[in-house]
Amino acid sequence: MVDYSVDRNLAILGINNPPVNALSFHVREGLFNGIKQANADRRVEAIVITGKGKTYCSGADIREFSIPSAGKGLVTLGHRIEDSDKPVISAIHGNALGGGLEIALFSHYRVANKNAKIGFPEVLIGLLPGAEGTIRLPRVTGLAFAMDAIASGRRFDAQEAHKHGILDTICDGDVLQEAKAFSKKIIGQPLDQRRLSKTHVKDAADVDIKFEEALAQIKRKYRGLIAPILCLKSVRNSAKMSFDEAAAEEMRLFGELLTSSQSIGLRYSFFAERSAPKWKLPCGACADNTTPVDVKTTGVIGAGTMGSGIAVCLIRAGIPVILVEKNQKMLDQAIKTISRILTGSVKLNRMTEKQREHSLKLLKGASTLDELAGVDMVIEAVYENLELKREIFHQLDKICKSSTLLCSNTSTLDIDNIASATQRPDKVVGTHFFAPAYIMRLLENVYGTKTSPTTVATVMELGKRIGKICVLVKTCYAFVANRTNQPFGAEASFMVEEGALPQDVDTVLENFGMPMGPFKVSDLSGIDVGWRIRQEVAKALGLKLTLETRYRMGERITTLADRLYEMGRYGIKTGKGWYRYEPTNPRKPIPDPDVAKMIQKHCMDMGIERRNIPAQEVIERCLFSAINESFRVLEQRIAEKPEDIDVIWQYGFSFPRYGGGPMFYASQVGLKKVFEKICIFHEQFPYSSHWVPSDLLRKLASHSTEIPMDKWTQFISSSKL
Ligand SMILES: CC(C)(COP(=O)(O)OP(=O)(O)OC[C@H]1O[C@@H](n2cnc3c(N)ncnc32)[C@H](O)[C@@H]1OP(=O)(O)O)[C@@H](O)C(=O)NCCC(=O)NCCSC(=O)/C=C/CCCCCCCCCCCCC(=O)O
Repeated sequence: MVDYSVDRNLAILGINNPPVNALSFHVREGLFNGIKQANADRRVEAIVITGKGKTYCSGADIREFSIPSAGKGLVTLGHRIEDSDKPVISAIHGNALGGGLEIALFSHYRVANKNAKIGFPEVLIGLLPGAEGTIRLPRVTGLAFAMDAIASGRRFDAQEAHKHGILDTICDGDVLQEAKAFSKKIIGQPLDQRRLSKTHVKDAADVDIKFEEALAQIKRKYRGLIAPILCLKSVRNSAKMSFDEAAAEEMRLFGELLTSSQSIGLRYSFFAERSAPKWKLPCGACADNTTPVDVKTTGVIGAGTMGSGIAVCLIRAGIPVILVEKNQKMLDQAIKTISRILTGSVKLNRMTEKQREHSLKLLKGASTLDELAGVDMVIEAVYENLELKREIFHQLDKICKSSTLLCSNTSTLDIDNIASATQRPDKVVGTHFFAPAYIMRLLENVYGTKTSPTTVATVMELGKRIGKICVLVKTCYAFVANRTNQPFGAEASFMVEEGALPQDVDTVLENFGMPMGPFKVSDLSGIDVGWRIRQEVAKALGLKLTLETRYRMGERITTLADRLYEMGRYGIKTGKGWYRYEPTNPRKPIPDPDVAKMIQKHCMDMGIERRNIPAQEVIERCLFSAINESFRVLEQRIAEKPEDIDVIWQYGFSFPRYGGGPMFYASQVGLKKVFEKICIFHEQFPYSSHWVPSDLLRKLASHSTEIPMDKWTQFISSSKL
């Protein structure tokens, strides 16, 4: 784990723990012994700590934080490094993150390659740099930089680190060679002034002002998160207490965070996000054994909001797009919109003007599908209508070269049905983008019965290229995202019908951690959009819709949203929806007594007696209904693993990252309790099929001990596989 070698008068300690050289127990032990050995070796005059392979060290091994002795030994190791009689130089390339940066700060000198990335990302997993990072960094950089870097967790480059005194020198080439050259200058120099524990924070005098300023900013930016606040407090301590007192307090705060539910959730999310792209198909094909096709050119069909957004994602990543729209006015408008979106990115420093110009050159408008004959991939993004999509795929099959992949940006429709309109069902796949497509990170890729592994690998790879978090799911009505979200929204509306007001439900869910409650989201996305979808579905089923009903096809429904539509309240776009909006501040939702009156009249007309709905009920009915549906999705193998569902909720519906997602939440509440509550709701609301308890959940809940999440799918009955 740590390779020890001697090169003339230098001991080289090479951390060798791929892929990221995390500071596992064995690495800590190896470094400790290496420092001891080098100090005892009479040939050695200085010690270099370096990383083997692509990186120096990316910090503590996050998985070890779930083991009781988490992190033990890192501070002891650090003190051994700092106390070394022989100078220790950290030679940094790749990343020096978290505990890795702390090892560098325990060292007496730091040299780095110019491409190195430095930072304390602990806050992103709900922790603070607990091996004296919050006490040492301010001694090097001053308080303002340390507060910002530690509380934001941002990674910064070698130039910035050098400017703030973290690095003694930066080089162009091999950092080990640079460290060897550097050692010649420092061997024999006194070490005490290089030991940070012997120094002071230089700008300690105005620590309280800096703390208050940073705190106000943090509270605005990271609402509800504890770790950024404790990071700041610990940096403040570095200026107000002796080194040892501040370090002891840092250790206490670290311990508090380590066991906090937020950090446990964030650590889960770190690994869940990395597990999602590791897709697997029932036939055994998976990310590791399937090679994607190289996509050089693409076509997008439909220049509406989704089509334009998808085109932005592609051209921004350097992939040429032919945007097909038969309505010339719409096409011109879309090209203007795309150009405006890219200008916005330049203003936000997300791209340069030159990159914007280059991206726009990759976009070509066209009015017929014939123009797509030679592209490698087509993404159809017309409105949600099965017959229309089938017709387009039928035509594309005839027009496009035989290798072209045909993707549908559908949010609900069966991929098998769309694929059956072609002679190449193996090359048909769903690519469900979320609106606005150029902002939302989630891409829900959907495979059908005949979609080939190569097609799956290609859309997963393309998603990564355009910066998306990709999750693969199997086709079914509404897939995973909308299918598991539907009961959540339905229960929110039912509770408004039973006694709550939209703002009550939104507030509870926002306090839970959702950035926006479902009624605010509905106003933002447009009440007319949902209305149109309901009309389409009714038409397809041959149903006549009426406002005066509570049931449709044996299922409980509510017509409250349709009533708003009838009142011309389409949401933000009309200044009125579930809330009202002032022209002076058109984004700020204001509770509207007219809506309350409409709800009350609706209830009176329908004979519904309104009651007080407690906050706990709001959370349980919204989340447990989504959880129940998620277990069904898992049981039917629509999603491969619970983490996939959670990633979908985080990136598709902004579920708080520290909450993990509905499946993780269920694991924290306890499956027995969740199941029992679902059974109670099922009895209470027999006409909502989303309360029929999932078999998988029933099975898991019947165990005397909690089954860990990574074992859940083992309980799917073999007949369902
Ligand atoms: C930027 C990255 C490093 C790399 O990104 P990329 O190249 O895209 O690769 P990834 O896909 O992200 O990762 C590749 C695989 O590596 C896994 N991985 C990555 N980082 C880690 C990690 N830190 N730990 C474990 N595993 C990791 C990742 O899951 C992938 O594996 P797989 O494909 O999923 O199988 C990027 O990965 C990244 O950003 N990583 C996270 C970096 C990070 O957050 N670092 C900080 C970690 S926390 C830390 O360092 C804390 C230090 C303080 C500890 C304080 C302890 C004090 C205890 C006091 C109590 C006891 C006192 C006793 C006294 C005494 O004796 O000491």
